[in-house]
Parts: sequence; C-alpha cells; structure tokens
Amino acid sequence: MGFHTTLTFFKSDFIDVWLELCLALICLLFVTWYQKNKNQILMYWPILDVYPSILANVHRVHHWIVDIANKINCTIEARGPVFARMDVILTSDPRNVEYILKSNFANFPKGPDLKEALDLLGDDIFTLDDDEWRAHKKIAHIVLASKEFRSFTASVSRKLVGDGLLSLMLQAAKHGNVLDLEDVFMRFAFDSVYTAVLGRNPNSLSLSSAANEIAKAIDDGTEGVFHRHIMPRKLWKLLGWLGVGSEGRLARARKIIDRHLLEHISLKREDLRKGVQGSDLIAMYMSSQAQNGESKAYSDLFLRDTALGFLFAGRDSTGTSLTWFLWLVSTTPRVEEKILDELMQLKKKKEAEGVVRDQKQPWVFDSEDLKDLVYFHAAMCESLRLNPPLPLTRRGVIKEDVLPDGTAVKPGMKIIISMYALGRLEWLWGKDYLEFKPERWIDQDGKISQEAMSKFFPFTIGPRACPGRNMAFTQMKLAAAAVLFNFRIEVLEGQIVFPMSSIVLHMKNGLKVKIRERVW
Ligand code: HEM
Repeated sequence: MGFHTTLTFFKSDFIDVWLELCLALICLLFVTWYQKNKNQILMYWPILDVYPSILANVHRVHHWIVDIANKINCTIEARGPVFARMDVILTSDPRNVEYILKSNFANFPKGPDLKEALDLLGDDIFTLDDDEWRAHKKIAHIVLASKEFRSFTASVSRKLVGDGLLSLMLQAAKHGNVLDLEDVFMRFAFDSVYTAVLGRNPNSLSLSSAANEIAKAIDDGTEGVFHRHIMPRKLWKLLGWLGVGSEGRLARARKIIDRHLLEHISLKREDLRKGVQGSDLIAMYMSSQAQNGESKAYSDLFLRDTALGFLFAGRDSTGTSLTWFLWLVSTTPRVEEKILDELMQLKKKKEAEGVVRDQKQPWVFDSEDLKDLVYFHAAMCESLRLNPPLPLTRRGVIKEDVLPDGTAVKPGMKIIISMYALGRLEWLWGKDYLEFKPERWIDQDGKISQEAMSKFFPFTIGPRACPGRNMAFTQMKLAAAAVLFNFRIEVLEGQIVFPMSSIVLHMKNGLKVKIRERVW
C-alpha cells in the first residue's frame, strides 16, 4: 500500500467518524429537545412547525386553544409544514377581535381561500366580500328585519314547539324513552329554519320520520369544510380529485343539496306565477325581485346559494345552542330554579290578563312575552359565552398591519379567531370563568349589564355580525322555555359531554337524557 492510498483510506475513515459523531450529536440534541418539550401545550418542530401539535390535539382542538390562550398567550403564530401554505395567526384577544372584525374591518376580508374552502355554499353572503357581499347583506337585512318575516318565523317556531317538539317529548316521557337531546334540537332547528327559509315543514321532528336526506347532506358538508380547515390545501385537493374521504362525502352532499333546493325553487316560482305569495325568506326574495322587474330577477343559482347559506347558518347554531343551554341548566339546579320562577311569574301574569289555555296541554309561551325575562336572557348569554355554536371564524389580510397586541400581520396570512377561547379567558372573565353563572350578565339595577355585553362575541361584531341574532333568540327562547317549564330533564350519568372538533360546536357523543312531565 503506497503512501497516497494510506492517506486516502485514513481520510475516508476520518470523514465517516465525523459524520457518525455529527449524526449522534443531532440525535442527542433532538432527544433532549423533545424530552424537554414533549409535555408542552404547543411545540414548534423543525420543518413541521406546530403541525404535530395540531394533530396530537385535533380530538380536543377547542380546549387546546383555550389552554394556549390561558397558559401561553391569546395570540400565537403557526406556520405549519414548510411545504404547505399555512401561515396562521390564532387569536382570542378581545382587542384584536374588535380591531379585525370592526374598527379595521376593511383590511380583514374573508378572502379567496375561505371562499374556496366554503365553495359548497356558492356565492352566498357568508363567503363573499366587498360589493358582492354588500348587495347580499342589503337584501338579507331588509328581509330579516321586516315585520312580515319576523312574525312569520315567530309563529312558525311557536307552532313547531307545540305540535312537534313538545309532542315528541310527551311521548318520550310517557314511555320512559332515552332521548338524545341534541338530535331532537337539531331536528327542531332544522324544521324551524327550513320552514322559515323555504316555507315548507320537512317534518323531521315527526317520530315516524326517517333521517332527512338534505339534513344529512348538510352534516356531511359541514364535516368536509372542517377538514379543509385543518388539512394542507394540497391534501384536500388530492382527496377531492380521488373522490374519497371527507371530500368524497362533500361531493355527494353537494349533488343532493343542489337537486333538492333547485327542485324546490322551481316549485316556488310556479307558485308565484299562480299568484300564491308566501312570507318565507325565499318567497320574499322572489317577490322583491318581481317588484324590481324581471331584469333584476334573482337566478335559481342565487336563490339556491341564499337558501343553503341560511340553512347552514340557522340550523346547527340554534340546535347546538339549545342543547348546551338545556344541559347547563339541567345540571345547575340553582339556575334552573330561578328560570322556572321567572316562567311561573310570567304564566301567572298571562292568566291574570285573561289568557286561557287548555290545562291538559303543555304550556307554550309567546315570544314577545319571553323578551322581558332578564334572568332567562342572562342564562342564555352565559351559555353562549361558554359554548358558542360557531367556535371559530377566519379572516385574511389585505395590507401589512399591526394588531392592538403588537402582532404584525401581512398579506397571505390567515387569521383564526377563537370565540370559544374568548369566552373562557381567565383574565377577562375571572377565576370562576368555567362556572355557569348567569348573574355575571346582570347589573346592580337588575338589568342586562352593558359592560358584560361589550364582551359578548358569539354572534361576532361589526359589519358582518350575525343578522339572524334576533331570530335565533326568538326560536331558542320559545323552545327552551316550553321544554323547561313542562318537563324535568334528567341527564344520564356516565356520559362524557365534550365538544366535537368541528366548525360547529356539536356535542361529541350527543346528550342522552330521560324526561318526566312536571307537575305544578
Ligand atoms: C345561536 C344562533 C346563532 C349564532 C350563535 C350565530 C352566529 C353567527 C356568527 C358567529 C356569524 C359570523 C360568521 C363569520 O363571520 O365567520 C354569523 C353570520 C351569519 N348568520 Fe348567524 N348565528 C346564529 C343563528 C343564525 C340564524 C337563525 C340565522 C338566519 C337564519 C343566521 C344568519 C346568519 C347569516 C346570514 C350570517 C352571515 C352574515 C355576513 O357574513 O354578513 N344566523 N352567525
């Protein structure tokens, strides 16, 4: 072996040893770093950034965000894997939320990314921005605020409470059946909003009714949209192209929804041609187009998108809110007693005014009377604080900006606001922030506290705040008052009541209850 060969051999040995040493050092550093960080709420990994933390917490995503907000910071930045476009700011700081949704609203549109993720809804008030959104908003607000529509929805809901909801509960009470209260309220909310929007009762509350096809399609659509929020865009695009998983279900849901709504809209057009007017939302849109002349006629597609947007907006939010509310009230006897006391006073007042009802039938209140009950309203706000049915909302960024807490944002970023965490911030609500305490919404004069209301975000705030807020309160109060006043709800022990990881705050396992008629 010559000198040259020996040197080459020695060199390659030397390099191998160095490489091994470097590798061992990297492994050691990684293991030490992992050991130190593995129990942390949020871990920033090399290359993958926070994505492994998201995946590890996806089953409890809303609680995880609360942990981050209370233990780390109300605002964090997450980039996601380097190969994916996921530059996200997650915030629940009320100052930021006010700035994004209200004072500097124009810089934070929903943006094309969200429109793409929500493409099932089409060109609807939910997904559009700028002038297109303003045009939708104008007509939606006119119809929702009109006396005709408001009295139509109040009477529809009252009738559905009496004929549908209470009848179903009476049957369950008589036979001692176990009910899934979330399922019952979702059916009630679906019948209410469907009748309000399309003028026909789909009767999903009826005991004999099979699972409703369009209601199921809306569920699949909601699930698909949630997956698009947590998956890298390229991945859900690939699933869509292959037609499998949540994207496959989404595509099937879209077909069912389109067929169903377009058929219904064509029947309504026929009614209008025959001079049959309605007070439901779509009929009011159609007659407003008729008044404007055919040149401004809303297309079938426009009406399909509008109807679907309202069904999405109104069903899940009202149904889940009612379930969380009844769960909290039934498991907090002190609060239940106070609400029942208020309802009993109201019943006595109505009887003193000469209102007579069949004593054998369950008592149903009127929506106008329920508006004045302060404690009942406070309890509903408190339930919505703890469990906002739409726990997350998302915005884009147009120009570079700095949020009130000092976080810099730039175009291309996504901002996710957690309404769920906002209602559970310890520094904002106090040490008892997890307690169900309607009293925090009542001021010293016994009125609803304006100070507390300034922190009330479940319907969001600013120009895009929910236009269905009054309708939602009307429906929820009618249903909750009738159920609480006529039935005692026994929440079955041993079940885990936990929010589902979704864009709607469903209960993961539903809510199993037994009910008994109240004897007054
Ligand atoms: C408890 C019940 C409800 C809650 C908590 C609620 C909450 C919300 C929230 C948080 C938003 C904003 C979403 C976002 O910007 O990402 C919203 C928007 C909206 N809601 Fe509601 N909602 C409820 C019921 C209803 C009902 C019953 C209707 C009507 C049928 C309705 C119609 C709408 C519409 C049309 C929008 C879009 C507004 C816009 O973008 O300009 N909501 N709602």
